[in-house]
Amino acid sequence: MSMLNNITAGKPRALIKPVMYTTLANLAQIVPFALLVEAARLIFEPFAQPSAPLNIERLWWVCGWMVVSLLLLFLCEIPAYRTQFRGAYSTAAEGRTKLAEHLRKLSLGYLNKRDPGDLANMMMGDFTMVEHGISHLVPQMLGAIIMPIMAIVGLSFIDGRMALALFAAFPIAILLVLMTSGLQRRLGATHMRAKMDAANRLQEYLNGIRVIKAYNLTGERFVRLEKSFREFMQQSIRIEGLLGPIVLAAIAFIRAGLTLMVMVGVYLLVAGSIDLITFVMFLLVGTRIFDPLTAALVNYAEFRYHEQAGERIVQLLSEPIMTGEQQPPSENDVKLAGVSFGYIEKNVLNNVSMHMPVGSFTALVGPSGSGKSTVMRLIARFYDPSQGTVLLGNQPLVDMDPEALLSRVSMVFQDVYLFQDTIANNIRFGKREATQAEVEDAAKQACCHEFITKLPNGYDTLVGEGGSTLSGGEKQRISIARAILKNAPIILLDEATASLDPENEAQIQKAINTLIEGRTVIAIAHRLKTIRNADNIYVLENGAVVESGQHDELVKKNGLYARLWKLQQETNGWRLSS
Ligand SMILES: Nc1ncnc2c1ncn2[C@@H]1O[C@H](COP(=O)(O)OP(=O)(O)OP(=O)(O)O)[C@@H](O)[C@H]1O
Repeated sequence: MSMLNNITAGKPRALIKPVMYTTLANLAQIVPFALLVEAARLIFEPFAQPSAPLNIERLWWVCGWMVVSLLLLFLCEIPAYRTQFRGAYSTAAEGRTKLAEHLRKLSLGYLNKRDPGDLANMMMGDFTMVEHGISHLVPQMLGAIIMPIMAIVGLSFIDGRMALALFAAFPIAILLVLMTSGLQRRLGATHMRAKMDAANRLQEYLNGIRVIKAYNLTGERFVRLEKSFREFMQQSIRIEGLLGPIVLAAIAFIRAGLTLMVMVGVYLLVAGSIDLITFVMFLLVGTRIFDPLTAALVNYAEFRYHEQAGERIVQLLSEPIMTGEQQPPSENDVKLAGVSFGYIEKNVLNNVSMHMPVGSFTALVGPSGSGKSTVMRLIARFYDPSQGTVLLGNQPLVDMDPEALLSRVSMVFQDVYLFQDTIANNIRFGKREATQAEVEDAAKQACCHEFITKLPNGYDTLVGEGGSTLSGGEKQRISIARAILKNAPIILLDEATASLDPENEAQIQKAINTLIEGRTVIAIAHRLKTIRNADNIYVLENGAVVESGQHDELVKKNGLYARLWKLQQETNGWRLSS
């Protein structure tokens, strides 16, 4: 059962219709075959008993029924074919959507541990294997099993000794395949890993191609890629090289059964224990069932391999998603109460407590790696803290529906991602149903209307993947327009560290000022002059809050903030005088 669950990526019910119709089609296949055997019997009868004339009339009847049965078979095969392919493609399409949704609900902590190439490959490659399993492997195996079983039953009635000889070696063939099942699984898993690794390396190579060129790493990176391709090739050869002989040995045992049957048949014929017609019938059936049996063995090995792809999907679907069903409260103040958190083992935040009241501007300041971005990620509930609580109003985020929470929050981060879509649609990610006028209004407020209208197709201009055709400042302003359109009460802002030209910087600052007006703003500040008017500043060092207060208070305290402030003043001075 678990095999069927795996091969269908957790939806074994998808097999019901294809299996039903395929069984029907396979049973229907037996009718023309039985008629063929009857025709052979009629033709050979005069040879076996010279006194009996050839029964032409009956032969014509058999031929007529053969035509009818072939028509019937065709009519049964059509729904079988349709349900196999419909079942396969709809299961994979629904499965892909389900998995994509599941991925969105998993914690970022889990996703960070997985390679994105691995996940993409699972979405496309593994589901293609599931499709193939439902559309080809299961029906073929079914067909390959039904036909021989019917033949065993039928032939046993005609002559048990001959039937026994024909199938004597068959259990050995099955045993051989089943006994090596563990090896097949291990080889399959190693092959699959090599395939994933090659896909990951390829994705890494393509994603980093600019850096590779810029730093002249072409040789080094290419070696890694080439090595993974070579490993994939070796594993492919290994799996074929080791499994091939096993399957061939099993096929040899089936063939041996056929030879044994012929030998027993000749012996019985000579002894006068069977007549010529029986012998011919066994020969006819014996050679016909050889192909489906061989196909069943080959299919089984393939089935086990494809099953592993489905199993990977089933495992990923069983990964626990971020829980919480409560809707966020009406209050929009954010609190961190004794929060500790670590991405892997080591804590990145230690017992951090903060309060960001409604409508206030709170800045997070601190050296690189002190944990500022981590605080933001916990507020957006990308992760849950290992200790302590993050609260919206007085409600812990862990009890809250993560998607409902995100509808309250707008994020403007440094690394803006734009989708391969029009500029208008990229802004519309803030509010799906926004009209063109609303989109343009948001763009005007975010100081990007002007540059957008100068583009060849204005708002309908397509943006390259990741926003590659726009400048950093332009992308940032588009992301601000998105946030303005979303109109969420809480804004998480990560100030750009990259130095922008003064005009761009002034425009971004203007856009941000529009965005944050009257909202609860939590901002990571790299340039302290931008937060002189902040309502509260939290200074972080090594994952702990070391100071908090307003700019003037903190400067007077002469602590870390004062040192950072002094340092930035000096750097600015140096810049001016240079
Ligand atoms: N996804 C991650 N997995 C593992 N460790 C991480 C991850 N993201 C951040 N860290 C680690 O957590 C620590 C805090 O990182 P964080 O990004 O919160 O610092 P930051 O103060 O925002 O730094 P910066 O100003 O340089 O952006 C760092 O030591 C960093 O290496």
